[in-house]
Amino acid sequence: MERSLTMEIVRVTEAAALSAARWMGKGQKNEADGAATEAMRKVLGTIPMNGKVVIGEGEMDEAPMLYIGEELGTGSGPDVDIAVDPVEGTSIVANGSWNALAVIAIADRGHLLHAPDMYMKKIAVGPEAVGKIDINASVTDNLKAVAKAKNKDIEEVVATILDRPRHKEIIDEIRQAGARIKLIEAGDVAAAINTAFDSTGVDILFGTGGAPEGVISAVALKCLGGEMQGILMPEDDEQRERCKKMGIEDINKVFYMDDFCGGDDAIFAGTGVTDGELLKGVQFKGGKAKTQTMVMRAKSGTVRFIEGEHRLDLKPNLVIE
Ligand SMILES: O=P(O)(O)OC[C@H]1O[C@](O)(COP(=O)(O)O)[C@@H](O)[C@@H]1O
Repeated sequence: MERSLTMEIVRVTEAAALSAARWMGKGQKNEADGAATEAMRKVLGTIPMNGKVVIGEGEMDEAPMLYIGEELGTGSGPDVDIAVDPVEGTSIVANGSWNALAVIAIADRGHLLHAPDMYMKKIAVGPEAVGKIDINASVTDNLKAVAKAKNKDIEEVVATILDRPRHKEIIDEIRQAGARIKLIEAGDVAAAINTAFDSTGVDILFGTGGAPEGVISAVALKCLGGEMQGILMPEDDEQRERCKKMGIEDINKVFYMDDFCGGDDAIFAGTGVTDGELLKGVQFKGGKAKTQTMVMRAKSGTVRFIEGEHRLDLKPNLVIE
C-alpha cells in the first residue's frame, strides 16, 4: 500500500467524527450514525485507491451506504480491503459519554477477515503481553500472565470489559483474582486500543462484543504491536449456518492476529467523537471545530496523533478535494 494513504485516510475519520459529534447527547444514535456514514463515504470517494468494503454498515440490501462489497475510491491506486465503523459507539454519542470513535482500517485486498455481524469473544493486550495470553485459558491465568509480563502485582492490573449481564462470570473472576476493573458502557475498539497505552491505565480487554469491531481492533493492535484473539459466538442456527458458509467448520476456532489481518501492512485511523482516554472528542467553537485523530501503519510501526482545526465555512460538506 502507498504510504500516502496513511495521511489520506485521516480526512475520512475526521469527516465522520465532525458529522457525528453534532448529535452528541441528543439521544438519537441513528441520526449520528447516518450523518457520519454519509460523510465518511463522501471522503472515501476522493481517496486514490480501489477500495472494497469488507466490514461496513451491513449487507447491500439493508445499508444504502458503506455496505459490504461497495467499491470506493477514485479507482486509481492500490487494491485494498476497507473496514469501517463511522461511529463506533452510537449509544455513547447519543448519551454524550466516553470513547466514541470514527474508525477505519485498510489492508491489501484479501487481507482482512470478512467477519460476520455477530458476537465474538475477545481478549486483547498491548505489546508487553504479546504471546502471553490465551483466550481458552482461564481469566485468572490470563491476568497472572499479563501481570508477570508487565512486571505488576495482580492487584495493579486493570481489566476492561463491556458492562453487560453476560459478563457476570468474567467480572466475578477478575474481582476474585484481585485485579481491578474498568467497566465500559460501549465501544470495545477504544478499549482494545487502550490496552496498548500505559497512560490509559488499562492492561487487558476481556468479553464479548461485535465481531466486525474485533477486526478493526485487531488492525489497530497490529499497528501498535499488540495482540488480540477472538472466537465467534453465533447465537442461533442461522448464525451457525453463516459461519459454515464462511468455511468455519469448527465453531470454537480461535482467530489470531494473522487471521484478522494477514500480511505485514495495514493502516488504522480513529478520530475522537466524544472524549476518551487517548483522544479528545470534537470541539466546536465560532465556526471552527477541533479534532484529534490517531493514525498508524503496521509496516512502519509509526503512530501519529494529529490535531485538526477545521474551518466549517470552507467545507460545508466536509470534503476538501
Ligand atoms: O451492545 P452489545 O450488544 O453488547 O454489543 C457490543 C458492541 O457494540 C459496541 O459497543 C458498538 O455499539 P454501536 O453499534 O452502538 O456503535 C461495540 O463497541 C461492541 O463490540
